[in-house]
Amino acid sequence: MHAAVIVFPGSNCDRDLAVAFEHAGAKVSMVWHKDADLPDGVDVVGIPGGFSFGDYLRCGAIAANSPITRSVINHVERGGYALGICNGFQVLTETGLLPGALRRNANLKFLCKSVDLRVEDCDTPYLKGYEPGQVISIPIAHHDGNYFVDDDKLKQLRDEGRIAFTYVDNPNGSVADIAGVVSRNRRVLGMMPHPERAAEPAHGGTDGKAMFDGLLREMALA
Ligand SMILES: NC(=O)CC[C@H](N)C(=O)O
Repeated sequence: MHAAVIVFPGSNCDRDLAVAFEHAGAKVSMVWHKDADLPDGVDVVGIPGGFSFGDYLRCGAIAANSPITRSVINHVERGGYALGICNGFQVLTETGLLPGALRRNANLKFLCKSVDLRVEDCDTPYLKGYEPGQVISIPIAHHDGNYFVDDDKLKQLRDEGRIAFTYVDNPNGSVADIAGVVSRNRRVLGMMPHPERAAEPAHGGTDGKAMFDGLLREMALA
């Protein structure tokens, strides 16, 4: 399995994400945002957390127009996998690959702490390492994590079973406590919490590891 991790100016979780993929068994290529093409044979694209382009305009809005983003969209349209974490989730909503938008946290503060997430009953390769209803502890670190979708889109996400994670105790005002959603074909996941920061004992928690292990296993079987 081959993972590509995209690096934007201001990415700061790119290497953490690469290590999480590597520990799950993937070969990883780091790809600078100005490259036009993904390396040949990429199975999954990781869009990491951080503050791409200083979060100017809106978080993820400038990154969504980087040269590499066209290739990421093509990869997804061909049925490829993509995982966007935090700033990566913001980029995915800005490209339109995932619905909704991430707004300023309800309390207007930057939040940096571990939170409990409920794994929803969502059929996606990203969640095969968990049980539906399982509660896991994963760190958040964002100022724009307040997920918004309108009522029609929320109903659609619910009807299609596309809510992957919810907050047990909503920290940021997200609609319906949503912490992560998947695309219609279930192969694109965007989430604000950082599973790559809870993937080995030295991190102080390992609840994120099952996501990478489960994903790589499922991709190998697909
Ligand atoms: N950790 C991150 O990716 C931060 C995301 C984003 N720039 C925010 O603060 O909302």
